[in-house]
Amino acid sequence: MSFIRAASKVAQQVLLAPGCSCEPLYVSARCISFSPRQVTSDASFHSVSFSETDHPKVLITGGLGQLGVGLAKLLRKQFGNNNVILSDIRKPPNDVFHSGPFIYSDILDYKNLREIVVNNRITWLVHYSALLSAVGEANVTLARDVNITGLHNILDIAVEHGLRLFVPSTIGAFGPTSPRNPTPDLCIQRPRTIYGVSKVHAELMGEYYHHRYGLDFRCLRYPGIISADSQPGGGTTDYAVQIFHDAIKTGKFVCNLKPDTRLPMMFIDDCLRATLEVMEAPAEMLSMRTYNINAMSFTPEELAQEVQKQLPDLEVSYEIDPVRQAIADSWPMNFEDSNARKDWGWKHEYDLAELVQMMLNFIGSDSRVAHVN
Ligand SMILES: NC(=O)C1=CN([C@@H]2O[C@H](COP(=O)(O)OP(=O)(O)OC[C@H]3O[C@@H](n4cnc5c(N)ncnc54)[C@H](O)[C@@H]3O)[C@@H](O)[C@H]2O)C=CC1
Ligand SMILES: CC(=O)[C@H](N)C(=O)O
Repeated sequence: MSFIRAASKVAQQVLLAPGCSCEPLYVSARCISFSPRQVTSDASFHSVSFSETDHPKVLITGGLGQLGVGLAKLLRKQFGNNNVILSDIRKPPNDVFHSGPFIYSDILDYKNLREIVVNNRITWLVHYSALLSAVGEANVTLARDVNITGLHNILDIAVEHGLRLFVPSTIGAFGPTSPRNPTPDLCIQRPRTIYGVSKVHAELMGEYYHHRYGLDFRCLRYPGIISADSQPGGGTTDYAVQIFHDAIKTGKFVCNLKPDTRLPMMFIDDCLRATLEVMEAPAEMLSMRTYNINAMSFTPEELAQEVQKQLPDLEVSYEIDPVRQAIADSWPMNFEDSNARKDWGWKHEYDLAELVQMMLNFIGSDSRVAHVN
């Protein structure tokens, strides 16, 4: 009998044994050493184990989007420059390329992923590659490939090599039949976008691999993220970034959502800190593997009024994009994140007024520098 078949038999016996239905249904990949992809080598035997005091070696996929570069900066400060590798399928700008390790990685190429993980002795994987909500609706097939097939590669690699895996989910993992004000961690999830469907799939697959193979899967459902020095990649919440750039550059902003569309939002520094905190949290503090996190909720009208306190001449008009509006109308209005606060001490720092101040300071000083040059 082959090793894998023997191992599967052991697993079946463990799973089917009477009295074994107690939570969690945990079958360690290291103990039984078969992987979902059933690679010819027993790869999980060879995974490098690090002592608690060692820094993790981190790979970030899809790292050139809105969030990856900022996360790399934060993690490099914590773990050292060479311990955090950014990867993407796009060419990095000069400053990113020269700021630390960058590598080409297409998450649809399983062998390439495995080579990177092995050659660089990766221990933590932050999986940021995705097509976001609006872009996903414009290209469902590609979104399905990247967000679902790509995720399968990531999960299998993570199990095979004993990695700690972070996959972000989103407010978009909820739908019109979810309670929307507020939306708790556990409730009905029937999203109406390929993005949302793929993220529910990611949550469930990650949790399943955790229980089935012992994968150290960690997931936060992010609200819309607002950043000053990186551009959003085609989502429904993008308006809340664009308003700052347009307010400073032209003094006029055309919003593609209705003025009273309320959505949960967060400043990027809070989002990245939450990601580091949940990755560092001792496993025993995590009563769940997928958590909502929140900071604030506002409408375009409320955001515009807050910006107008600093830039009173800003003119805001509305030209509704029906695709984005329909998506926003199906998403949470307020996000309930008490489990994250209770379990691992999540606490946001930025509210609406502070967010607006930070954004205007950063983009304003940036555009003044551009004018001088
Ligand atoms: N930015 C936000 O407001 C929120 C983001 N998230 C999640 O956080 C993660 C990161 O988000 P963003 O940085 O905003 O996304 P983004 O759209 O700005 O960047 C995604 C990156 O994935 C890369 N990518 C696409 N196909 C790929 C492939 N085949 N292989 C490798 N990389 C590929 C793209 O080149 C891009 O750089 C995503 O999973 C997203 O769903 C969740 C909620 C809110
Ligand atoms: C909230 C998200 O997941 C993203 N910003 C989007 O709008 O698609």
